[in-house]
Amino acid sequence: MTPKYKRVLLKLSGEALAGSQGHGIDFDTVMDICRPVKTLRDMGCEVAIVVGGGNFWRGRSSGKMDRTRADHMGMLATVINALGVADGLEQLGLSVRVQTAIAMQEVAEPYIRNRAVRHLEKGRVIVFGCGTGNPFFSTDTGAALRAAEIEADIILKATMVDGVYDSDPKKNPEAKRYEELTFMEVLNQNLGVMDMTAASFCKDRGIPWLVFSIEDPENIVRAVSGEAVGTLVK
Ligand SMILES: Nc1ncnc2c1ncn2[C@@H]1O[C@H](COP(=O)(O)OP(=O)(O)OP(=O)(O)O)[C@@H](O)[C@H]1O
Ligand SMILES: O=c1ccn([C@@H]2O[C@H](COP(=O)(O)O)[C@@H](O)[C@H]2O)c(=O)[nH]1
Repeated sequence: MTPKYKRVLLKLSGEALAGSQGHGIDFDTVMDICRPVKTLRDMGCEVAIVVGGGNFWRGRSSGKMDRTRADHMGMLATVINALGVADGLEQLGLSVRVQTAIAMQEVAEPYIRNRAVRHLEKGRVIVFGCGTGNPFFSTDTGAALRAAEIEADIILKATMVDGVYDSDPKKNPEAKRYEELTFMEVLNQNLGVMDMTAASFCKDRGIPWLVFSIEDPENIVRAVSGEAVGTLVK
């Protein structure tokens, strides 16, 4: 099968890694998500992954804590997830490198753009941890930034909803799903499925997003094969 995209940035929801337990990492679920990633590699696709941290910690939900410190905790949570995903991919025989935006050399490589591109060219999957490396941002913005730097063709946002709706479908059962929309519409309607910094950045850089549900991990393969899945934002 020929992939529609040569180089993809897969943004994995942290929450998705928790499976039915709702918190932390369920390793069977991690493996379910890693298998389609191997299929992408078998199809000849170059794959970089940014993992969220919502299964452990989100700085914006930290309440009374100092926000910067809370965001540092969130970024560390994304590293736990990145290591878990890397382990799952390696168990499937893939060559994998973890790169973090905050240096922790004993654990992972530091993020070096040219090195990341080289890994991709050599067929290695890269898992990026720590998002942008800065507080007050999110892993959506981290995904947008890395996608621009490595010149990914698209960002695949594999998340807990099956696309972009005109309001949050978890709060409004009447919400209607879009098949396609523009970043301008996401921004004007303040649609919370991705953060506004990421939407604005990708609008300027011309990097499309495909937002789809990770509940069925095979959607990752469908997305790269060009099948109709989720919502395309461009
Ligand atoms: N208009 C909308 N359309 C679709 N989903 C929306 C909308 N507004 C808000 N959401 C919410 O956005 C969520 C997805 O983004 P969210 O940032 O919460 O998770 P994530 O980026 O996938 O990763 P993590 O779980 O690591 O935080 C959905 O679960 C959904 O409830
Ligand atoms: O660039 C970044 C990326 C993330 N954070 C912190 O990590 C958590 C988890 O990321 P999610 O995107 O919410 O899954 C986030 O809530 C922030 O607290 C960050 O500070 N900077």
